Amino acid sequence: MNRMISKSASALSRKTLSSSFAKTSVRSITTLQETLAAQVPEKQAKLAQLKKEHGSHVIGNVTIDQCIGGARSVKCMLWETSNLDAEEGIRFRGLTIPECQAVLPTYSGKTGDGEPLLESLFWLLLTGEVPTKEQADSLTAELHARSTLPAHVVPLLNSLPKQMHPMTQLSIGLMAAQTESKFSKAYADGVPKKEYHLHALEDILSVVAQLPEIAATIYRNVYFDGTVDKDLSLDYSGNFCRMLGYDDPSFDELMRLYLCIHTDHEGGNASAHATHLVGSTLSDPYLSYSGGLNALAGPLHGLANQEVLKWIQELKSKFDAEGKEVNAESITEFAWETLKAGKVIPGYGHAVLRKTDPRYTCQREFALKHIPDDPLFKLVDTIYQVMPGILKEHGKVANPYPNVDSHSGVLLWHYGFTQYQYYTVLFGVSRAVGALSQLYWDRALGLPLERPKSVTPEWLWSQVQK
Ligand SMILES: CC(=O)SCCNC(=O)CCNC(=O)[C@H](O)C(C)(C)COP(=O)(O)OP(=O)(O)OC[C@H]1O[C@@H](n2cnc3c(N)ncnc32)[C@H](O)[C@@H]1OP(=O)(O)O
Ligand SMILES: O=C([O-])CC(=O)C(=O)O
Repeated sequence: MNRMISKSASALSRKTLSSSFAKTSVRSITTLQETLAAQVPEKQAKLAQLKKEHGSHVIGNVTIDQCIGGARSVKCMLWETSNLDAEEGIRFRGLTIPECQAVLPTYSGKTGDGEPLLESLFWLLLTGEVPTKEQADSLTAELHARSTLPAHVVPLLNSLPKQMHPMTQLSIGLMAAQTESKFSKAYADGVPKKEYHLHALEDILSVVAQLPEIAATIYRNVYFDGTVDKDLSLDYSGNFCRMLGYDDPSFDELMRLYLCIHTDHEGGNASAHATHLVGSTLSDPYLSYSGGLNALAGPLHGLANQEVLKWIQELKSKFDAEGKEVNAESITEFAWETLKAGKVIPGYGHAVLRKTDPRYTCQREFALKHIPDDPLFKLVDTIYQVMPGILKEHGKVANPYPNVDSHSGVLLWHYGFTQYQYYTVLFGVSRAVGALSQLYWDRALGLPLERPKSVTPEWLWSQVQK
């Protein structure tokens, strides 16, 4: 990996970035800002060349099915940070999840020993380069330095009704922090377009830095006494766990895995796409990612992780009440009841994937390593044994296999994190890292306002009657 940067790029980043960390740190490593500044000119030139020389090259056709059916497989969005293969699953900057686990810096500092640091994946997504442990640690320090919330945010969160869904609260909390946006101020001050990405990066780092305290405040307010205790001697995930009220090294590791695997899933998923769309209007990263959070809060997307736990609890209480054992047979019975009622089996199916989600598989491996005898894990495993067969028999579902949401709640539950209405908030903290890494490149590459063409039903009919 190329960790070298040009002198002029380094000088540019030193001159333009206002980050307190970038100004004060001991300059023995190449910082995130310097790494990015070195990459931008070449990437801009490459994209301009692609447009100039091959702009009219056709990369696909669109059918009426795709036009009506949510644009499945329509290739119409540029995405730097990750790519999804229907069979293999996600690659973050070309690396599969096991490859990330093998090469990214961990908390212990010994690569491969434990789960990757979220900061190391953030660095990878932004730059396409595997950071050193020192670089990952420098990002930890930078995020901690930016984590202080504007004074009005916590009082606002404290004033929200406890019964308001935690995702609604998260979106409100992030929107409220937007008062500090450097991007919107720079735009209002009239900075030139070629500098947008520098100000976007300021906001992106601050949004990622501030989300854990917003999220933890919501958790502690809704379910406990509202107290949030930080530990800035830890990494991003460890500190987040302390703020949530958990102090268990095994839970810290789970959170590192959780936060890494939920970051990015190429561009077309609803939360990433919403962030990209809102950002294309030059709304700042706070507003853009609030849009992403609102998309994540839907039950066909991120909210499915709470729905999975709800489904399992309903299944258990039904069979406990009937004095029946929860086993493959009773799970099958309950699954058919769900399907016959016209409802979806949460945690199964996917718009792109056609095999078991590797994010499901790595969580299963975590469970086998850390909590093999957990009864709920065993139940989820039994569901995994029977559900693909049921969904194949049902006949409608394009992908009968589990997705990421099918496994995440069970792991949290094991550690006493049973408030499943909150689960999507954890997803929301993680997804910021992927969606906003891409937003940096959207602005660095000068991508335009997103505005596809819609058509009327009459126009579609006119096409087939020609
Ligand atoms: C992080 C994430 O967002 S991962 C996804 C999380 N969401 C869930 O787990 C919710 C359950 N799953 C689903 O609803 C779907 O599989 C989705 C939304 C994820 C993908 O939707 P699509 O791409 O439209 O799926 P697909 O092409 O297989 O849909 C065909 C039919 O099967 C149905 N179907 C798909 N998955 C399921 C499921 N898990 N249970 C029951 N029916 C399903 C669809 O509702 C659709 O029915 P319709 O023709 O009556 O409208
Ligand atoms: O890719 C999708 O459409 C949904 C998904 O799994 C994600 O966003 O993580």
